[in-house]
Amino acid sequence: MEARAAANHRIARITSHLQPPNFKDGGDVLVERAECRAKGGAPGFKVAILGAAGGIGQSLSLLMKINPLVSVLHLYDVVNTPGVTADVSHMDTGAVVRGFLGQPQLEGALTGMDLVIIPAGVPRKPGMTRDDLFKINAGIVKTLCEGIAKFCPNAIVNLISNPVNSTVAISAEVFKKAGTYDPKRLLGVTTLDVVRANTFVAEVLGVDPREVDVPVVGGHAGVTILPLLSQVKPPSSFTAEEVEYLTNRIQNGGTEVVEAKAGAGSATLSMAYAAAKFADACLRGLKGEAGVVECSFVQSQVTELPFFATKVRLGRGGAEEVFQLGPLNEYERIGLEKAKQELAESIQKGIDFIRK
Ligand SMILES: NC(=O)C1=CN([C@@H]2O[C@H](COP(=O)(O)OP(=O)(O)OC[C@H]3O[C@@H](n4cnc5c(N)ncnc54)[C@H](O)[C@@H]3O)[C@@H](O)[C@H]2O)C=CC1
Ligand SMILES: O=C([O-])CC(=O)C(=O)O
Repeated sequence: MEARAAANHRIARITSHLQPPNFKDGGDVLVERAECRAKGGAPGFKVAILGAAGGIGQSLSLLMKINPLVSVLHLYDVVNTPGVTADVSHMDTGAVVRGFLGQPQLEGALTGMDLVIIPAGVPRKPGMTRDDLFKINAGIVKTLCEGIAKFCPNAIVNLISNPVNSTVAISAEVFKKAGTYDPKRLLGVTTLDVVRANTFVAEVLGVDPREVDVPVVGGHAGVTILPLLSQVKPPSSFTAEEVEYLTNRIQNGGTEVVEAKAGAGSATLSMAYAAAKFADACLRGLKGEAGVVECSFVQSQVTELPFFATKVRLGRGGAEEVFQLGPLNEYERIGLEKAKQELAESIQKGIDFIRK
């Protein structure tokens, strides 16, 4: 009772100054309460979103705020986090939300986090490839990962910023340099490719997309996105025309959205959904749930490349098991060779950015 009175006193003091509570020590009171709740009830994880005020970041903040596995949600960006934080923090769900603005507040945003999700960086406009974003996004990802290495080296990292085929390699190099690299904890987010594949395949089959599971392997750009239609669940067969149509549509799903948005950015809503789905899987793994399997772009020995997306089993340590490709048909074997060629260059570009 006394603790509650003290907490209320502090909140009253802060609100009387009309300060957003999450930017002052009132946030600490709320976080303490969340931690108490977490101790007494369901376990809660601490999650940070870097780039939280962006197109993906805002919707993702909303979706993580309604995830019952999250007890504390840190929203970091270089602009506009006070508004996004005030807005999201009014939702009557369990997670306590705190906002952090700009580089000087990166330490506060990251300290103590279990999971860090990174959608920071510029999106494509029509006519651009994901690789065209490298120039700007490589530096952003480098800076943020240097912060992670310093302030929450044991956190699981979900990397969304494009080009994912290069930014994952950049992050790995930053962590290696800092001596904190654990390949199991660095995961490139390719869930949107799977989400799209499930949707498009379900349309062709005339079934509910929730009943469909399409493994998508390789990477996250053009021909490096390789849907394995021969392994679709439930087992299904496709005509050669259907395979061609589905493969092209899945590989170009991002471009389809970029063109439809006509200069206003790339996929944000479906991406936030995909990122929330993947983050939830990571949190369920962290909690110790068995059999959590998702596709992700991770350090891998499945091919000769250092990173590759396949199904991985998520556990307390992150990507605890990286699954093999399984049997491929001729069409997929040809696709795999093309994917590997482009991937090799993108990965090397990321490595060189840090080493050179
Ligand atoms: N992995 C995937 O499947 C997908 C990846 N993306 C990528 O996600 C990224 C973000 O996309 P959107 O949210 O649409 O872009 P956006 O421009 O709407 O938002 C990006 C946010 O990042 C912030 N930001 C910039 N520099 C930062 C820094 N140093 N620290 C923290 N935040 C910083 C910006 O202020 C902005 O709020 C892009 O690189 C995009 O290509 C987009 C869709 C799918
Ligand atoms: O296409 C883009 O630039 C954004 C992205 O990665 C996607 O939607 O898959």
